[in-house]
Amino acid sequence: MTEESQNTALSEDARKLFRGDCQFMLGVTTMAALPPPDLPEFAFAGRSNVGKSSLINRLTGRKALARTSNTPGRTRELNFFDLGGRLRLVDLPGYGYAKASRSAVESWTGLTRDFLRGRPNLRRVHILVDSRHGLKPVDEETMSLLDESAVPYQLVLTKIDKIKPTEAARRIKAVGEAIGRRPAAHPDIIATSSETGDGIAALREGMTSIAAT
Ligand SMILES: Nc1nc2c(ncn2[C@@H]2O[C@H](COP(=O)(O)OP(=O)(O)OP(=O)(O)O)[C@@H](O)[C@H]2O)c(=O)[nH]1
Ligand SMILES: [Mg+2]
Repeated sequence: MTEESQNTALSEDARKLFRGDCQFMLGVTTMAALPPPDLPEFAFAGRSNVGKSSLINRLTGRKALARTSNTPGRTRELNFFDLGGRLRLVDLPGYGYAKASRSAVESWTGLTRDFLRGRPNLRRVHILVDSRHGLKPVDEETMSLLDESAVPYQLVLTKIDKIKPTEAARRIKAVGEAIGRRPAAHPDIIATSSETGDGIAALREGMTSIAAT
């Protein structure tokens, strides 16, 4: 599946929205600094280096809207991106990054958890998982937090270009089994590549249709 695979009214709307007016709004380090909860928000969570910022860039067709890096722990704030005044994307700091100082890690983790649990306009969290590595215990912890808070989430495999199709199919099956009994998990898993554009149209369409309701 390539990026612009379909031509339905929804895919057209989604493409226009994501490729249209899009700007970095602000980066926050405390709950008090969050923007007013006046637009639907879609967050991108996952371990450090999994490809959160790269996916946001690919979704919006911008090369460097969100800062990406080979060094894990690049994103240290909650970064908000406004799409046409219709919705916001939220790039979260990665979890499971050991090289930062402990207090820094705790404050990012605390802020991220508070945001994930208590943001009323958060419509869906995308939990990104590197398709080469699969689910890790920290991902399971995040899913449990969201299940307990009844915040809907969807699993997104990243860097699918790095593995063979047979391996990808196995990975999708394994993740599907792991989320089977989780109440807040969306049953569909999206396999993506920020390099090739695989899965990008499907992700855009999911957010666009939720934001419209
Ligand atoms: N081949 C390939 N590389 C990718 C893909 N997505 C991201 N990368 C690479 O993975 C590295 C990390 O990407 P980022 O987008 O910065 O990851 P992140 O999850 O935002 O990382 P933190 O902000 O540190 O948590 C970069 O070197 C990217 O170029 C992908 O789909 N395919
Ligand atoms: Mg990042």
